[in-house]
Amino acid sequence: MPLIEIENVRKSFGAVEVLKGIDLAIEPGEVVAIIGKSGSGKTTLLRCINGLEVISGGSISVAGTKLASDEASLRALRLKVGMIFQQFNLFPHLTAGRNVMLAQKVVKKIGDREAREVAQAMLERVGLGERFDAYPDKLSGGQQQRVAISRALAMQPLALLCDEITSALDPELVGEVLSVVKELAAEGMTLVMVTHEMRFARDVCTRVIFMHDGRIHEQGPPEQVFGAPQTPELQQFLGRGH
Ligand SMILES: Nc1ncnc2c1ncn2[C@@H]1O[C@H](COP(=O)(O)OP(=O)(O)OP(=O)(O)O)[C@@H](O)[C@H]1O
Repeated sequence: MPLIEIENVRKSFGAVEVLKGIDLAIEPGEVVAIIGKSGSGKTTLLRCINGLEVISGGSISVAGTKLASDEASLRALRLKVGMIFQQFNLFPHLTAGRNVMLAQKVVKKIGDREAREVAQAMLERVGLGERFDAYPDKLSGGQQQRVAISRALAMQPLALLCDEITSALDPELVGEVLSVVKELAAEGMTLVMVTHEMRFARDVCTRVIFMHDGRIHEQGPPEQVFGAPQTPELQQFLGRGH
């Protein structure tokens, strides 16, 4: 059974249809890159999977449960699917460790001691075990994004959605974040990433999805998508259409 099953999903903002019928099944352990031009609907698709946007049509199921829009279902969904954003969204007045503890305490309602143990373990997993007590402004952008990743992991999600998670970073800090993601992929985490890092998509992802004008225009294993793009739109996107 697919972990994430998307059937004929449509999403409109007012009169503008941004997703025009998306069908996509993602199996456990897949590492999926979503690529495409600005405005093609990549972020909107991720936000729909996480219930941050209410879909206008079609259906989305995660681990066999159909996504509904009531608060209880959304809470259950967000326990299963973590999301990491371009901006790290850490609370500046909380230490790295406290940032990782907070969601566990609020959403999972677990006690301080257990949350602290999990937070420590998750920070270690992203190479920041020594920085539990550091405040975000004492951490580099790459470190802050790694804290955000460990915060998502602390919820023990079945899948992680990543929305351009290296786009706000200085170039020299991109590698440390991508190597954490690469390790997660190697450990079998299901990942769906909107990314402009084509080399990463080629080297790490198991499937690449090219979105164009609100539709999945072309998809396949990276060697096919990058090595033998079929449609003029993808060829042009990859810089071969001229
Ligand atoms: N909340 C919103 N209200 C109205 N329009 C929106 C909203 N969110 C997104 N859109 C529009 O939907 C379209 C698709 O946006 P989306 O962010 O999904 O594209 P994208 O492929 O992720 O682009 P980018 O690479 O620039 O992030 C755009 O035209 C955008 O302006």
